[in-house]
Amino acid sequence: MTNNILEVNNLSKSFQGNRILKDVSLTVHEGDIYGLLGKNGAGKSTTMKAILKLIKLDSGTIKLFDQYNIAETNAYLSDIGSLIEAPSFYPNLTAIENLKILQCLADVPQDNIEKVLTIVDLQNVPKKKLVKNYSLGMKQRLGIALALLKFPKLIILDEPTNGLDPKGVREIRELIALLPEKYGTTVLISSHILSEIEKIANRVAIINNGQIKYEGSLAELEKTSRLVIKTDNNSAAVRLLEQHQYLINKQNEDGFELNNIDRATIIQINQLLVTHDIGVHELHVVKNSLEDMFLTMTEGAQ
Ligand SMILES: Nc1ncnc2c1ncn2[C@@H]1O[C@H](COP(=O)(O)OP(=O)(O)OP(=O)(O)O)[C@@H](O)[C@H]1O
Repeated sequence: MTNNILEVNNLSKSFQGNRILKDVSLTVHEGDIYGLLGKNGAGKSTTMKAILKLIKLDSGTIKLFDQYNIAETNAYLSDIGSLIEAPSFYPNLTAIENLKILQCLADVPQDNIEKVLTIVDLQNVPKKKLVKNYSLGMKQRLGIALALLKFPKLIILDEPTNGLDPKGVREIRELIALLPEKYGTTVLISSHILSEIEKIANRVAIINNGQIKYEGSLAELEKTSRLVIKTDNNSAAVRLLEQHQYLINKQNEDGFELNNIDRATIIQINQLLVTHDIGVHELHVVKNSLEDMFLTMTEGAQ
């Protein structure tokens, strides 16, 4: 049986009368690298903050580790590590001093400091170097080290590669990819960049304008296709198909598209158009790429 690490059900949140989250539901399983994908302003950070009780919900429930309803307890927080928006440190202290503060507060073994510095590949940085003199990539890695210090069951990373150069992005990605298998940590990671999530996540949710548009594996998402049709009278063709209850997904001057149409239906559509004297000069099926799907689901977002 799959254990649920996180269950978010029908979460809603408004700020100053604006509904920012609209019935958001998602389920993260043990061992997942779960990608929360959406454009800037879609509601990713707000969802993560709600899980960490950094904001109050209007409605909805959040359950952690198959056990805790967050409205009733804070006990689950000690099993979560997080990096939300930018990491926060004491800039005039060293990495070890920063980690030491959290190590004392969280009451975890001192050994963990060296372990997490090694995991994020900061073990060879001069011990006296102050964090304010770290590069952005080093700061992000230190932020992950802080989030990992307790070796939590769940780590929540909000856009952890933001602002990094390609090498830095890759390093962080490779580091995150190891977490479930090597350290038993389930990962919830957000990004607005599909290609970053695509390379590591086994499950994703796509959020747009505060609503979940898709939840599942990327492989499932990729199985979808669309039928592209071009005729000598597209507006008449669309009218005709709509009269016959076909759902037109997209339309422009050149032609129109329908989603996920099987072979038998393609034949029926073709016959219908031809018997109504509409000349079909192009009809083909296009397999959707992940990027197509992501863009379709996030079109019109702020
Ligand atoms: N405390 C707040 N008060 C008012 N509006 C807020 C507050 N926090 C977030 N918002 C608004 O909620 C919306 C969602 O913000 P959120 O930070 O969750 O988006 P996001 O998907 O994480 O995007 P980004 O990557 O840009 O942070 C935005 O329109 C933002 O302006």
